[in-house]
Amino acid sequence: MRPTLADYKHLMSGKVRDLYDIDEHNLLMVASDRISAYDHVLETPIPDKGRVLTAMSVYFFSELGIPHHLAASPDDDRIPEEVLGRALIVRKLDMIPFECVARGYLTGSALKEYRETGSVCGITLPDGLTEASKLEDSVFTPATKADVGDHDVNVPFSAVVDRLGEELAHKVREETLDIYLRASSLTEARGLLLADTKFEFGLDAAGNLILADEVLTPDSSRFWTVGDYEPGKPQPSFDKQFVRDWLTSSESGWDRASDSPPPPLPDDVVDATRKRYIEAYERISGLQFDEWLGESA
Ligand SMILES: CCOC(=O)Cn1cc(-c2ncnc(N)c2C#N)cn1
Repeated sequence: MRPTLADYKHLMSGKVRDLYDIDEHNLLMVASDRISAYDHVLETPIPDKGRVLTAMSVYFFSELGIPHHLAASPDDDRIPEEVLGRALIVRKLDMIPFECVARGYLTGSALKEYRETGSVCGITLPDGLTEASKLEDSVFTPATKADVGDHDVNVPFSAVVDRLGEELAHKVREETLDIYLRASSLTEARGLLLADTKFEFGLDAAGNLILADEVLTPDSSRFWTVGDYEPGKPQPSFDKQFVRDWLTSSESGWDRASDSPPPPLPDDVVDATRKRYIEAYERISGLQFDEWLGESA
């Protein structure tokens, strides 16, 4: 008989995920079907989004072959039925207080900083770069974690050194870039560009560096379609473009510049977005989503 979520103490909620306390050594990380766009968590869920993104993390945790925080099988008996397939048991770590971002392409906050300073996180970049420019060498652009609703703040590598010490800071940077390069090669061979991604690490009791959080999901990464890649303009998001386009179309009646919450999504946008998440998982992993745990929404 599986427990229910009510049996576990709720510890914290992010935009789209929730964390519960299982016992002295373990947490339950639950991915919801919530989706955020334009810094708003939308009222309309995307059915199966939580299960797809959980399946993607599990695939990469097993594929990357580096120490990670999964502490049990995705079908462990301690996982409540209601979240089976979109929840993982992870071991408690001493979390490193930085978002460890790797970028192969210039966009988002990095592009903004580049346009203001010619650099990102203290790293001087070549002149003449533009939206979605491919970077000659991928870069480590750490950020301090922001509270829910705020944007992370990019910091120079020296800030990581000051907080973690030289050795651990270099190890975190090396690990971040190594995983990014391996993952981006894998996804590009399957038609998806991994423009950038965010990792979180923690330390176990023995001081080992452990890959934590979710990994290489569309929520922690920007995925673009190889065939559509064209620098010099914003690239369509593989998973969120249908949502973004509808919200900014006249059909939604929403004014992005206002602080009003976005309207509910129409069924066709929800369904098309659900299909994109599943397509991303199946193309990247080579696995069938309908063979993944839990009940389809
Ligand atoms: C609500 C969603 O936010 C998070 O999950 C971020 N977060 C992760 C931890 C964490 N803490 C100890 N051990 C871990 N293995 C982890 C992990 N992953 C804390 N916050």
